[in-house]
Amino acid sequence: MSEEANPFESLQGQIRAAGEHVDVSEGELRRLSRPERLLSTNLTIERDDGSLDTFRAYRAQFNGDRGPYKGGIRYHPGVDEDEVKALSGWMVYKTAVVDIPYGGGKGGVAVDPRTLSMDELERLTRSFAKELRPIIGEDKDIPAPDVNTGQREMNWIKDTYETLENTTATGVITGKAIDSGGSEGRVRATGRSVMLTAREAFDYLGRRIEGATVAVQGYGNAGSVAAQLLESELDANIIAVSDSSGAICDRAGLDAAAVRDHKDRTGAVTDYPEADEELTNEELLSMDVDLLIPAALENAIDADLARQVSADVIVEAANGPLTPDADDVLTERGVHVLPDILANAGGVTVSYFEWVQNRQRFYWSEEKVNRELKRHIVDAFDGLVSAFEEHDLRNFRTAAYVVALERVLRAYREGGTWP
Ligand SMILES: NC(=O)C1=CN([C@@H]2O[C@H](COP(=O)(O)OP(=O)(O)OC[C@H]3O[C@@H](n4cnc5c(N)ncnc54)[C@H](O)[C@@H]3O)[C@@H](O)[C@H]2O)C=CC1
Ligand SMILES: O=C(O)CCC(=O)C(=O)O
Repeated sequence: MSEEANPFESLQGQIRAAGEHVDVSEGELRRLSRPERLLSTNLTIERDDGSLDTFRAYRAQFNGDRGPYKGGIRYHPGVDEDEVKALSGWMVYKTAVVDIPYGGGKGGVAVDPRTLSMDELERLTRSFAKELRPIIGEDKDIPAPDVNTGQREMNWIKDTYETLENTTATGVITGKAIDSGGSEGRVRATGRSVMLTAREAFDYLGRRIEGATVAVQGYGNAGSVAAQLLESELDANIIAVSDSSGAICDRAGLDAAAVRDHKDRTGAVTDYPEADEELTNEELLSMDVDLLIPAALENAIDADLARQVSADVIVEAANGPLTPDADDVLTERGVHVLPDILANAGGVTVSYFEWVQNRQRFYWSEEKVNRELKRHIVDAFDGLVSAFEEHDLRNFRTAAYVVALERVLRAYREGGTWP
């Protein structure tokens, strides 16, 4: 394995690559390649046995030219400053590529939540919310779920914020439970945009998605919903899936929903009784499939592994799953990569719908949410393809960044000296 790529440097390289095709000054590029603000703090909580424990926590506010900072909160032992900075920057370009009126932010706590009881997790989350309170708000910075966080954590943060502010502020956070101001369709939105991106990409490339073989690395919120929707709505054939416990495979096709039920029951996809064989995650990533969906964490595929990838198309459900070297190898090998900032943008797009509903106190049906989501993703895909063809770009990632960078730059320039 090559040395682990630094995700913040990966982001900066992606912005620079787009900058070569956009009318942007060196100063502007520098400004748009680093966060405006970083909260770096420690959270001390009482464990159930009465002892104290301290955890590192961060919130990066990368850029707010197009609106309030927006992005999830991650609980994972690997969270560090550079990861949060990268994830917050990817949010800027993601919200721009799907054209929703936000900037980008991201937060995280360096913790393995499986080692905490529910009471400890609640104390940790409320402690983080107290640290976040001065810098978040309905029009300032709006957090949301990411890896290992969901409706429960979002509701704790909302409750802490509203208590301290002595007000109601439903739109201070998204990804909430439905009866607390959450939106229909949010839980499945990230997987839905992955499915829609795959459908648009296969159509553009003149390939059939019906019956296409699919492997999914990471079977959490993003990966398992993408698999289920690809199967139920597009008749794709999910033949392998994995999580941190390992991978399972059935070349005749797995039942994506049944595998999810098995994981909910047992905590892992492995030992699924209907699977033909068990594989390693590395073996899954190099399987000969029509579509590969990395849906776990950054740097899942490095240059060495990229040389072994046998998929024709990769749709990135995770943020930053390819190292920059892997991206180069795959581009040279003609593997079509649909970038994270488009493919997983369904989550933040429906978060935007949730926030709009909260502000209007008028709630939409799931059908309307899914219809609007589809429109945003299809329009964004079309915009990406136009940039790809117009600038004769080397891959879809650079096209997505060109579209996004141009939008962010326009907002920045309109806020100061008019061009
Ligand atoms: N939840 C959301 O709305 C959004 C999530 N994302 C991105 O999608 C990715 C996954 O997030 P979620 O599904 O929300 O997290 P999750 O916590 O629901 O699921 C993560 C899954 O990845 C698996 N995993 C972890 N390390 C692995 C490894 N080395 N190999 C294979 N599997 C591994 C875990 O076992 C778990 O099944 C992350 O990159 C996240 O930033 C992006 C946009 C929105
Ligand atoms: O829903 C949101 O606001 C952000 C989701 C997120 O963190 C992401 O897209 O990576």
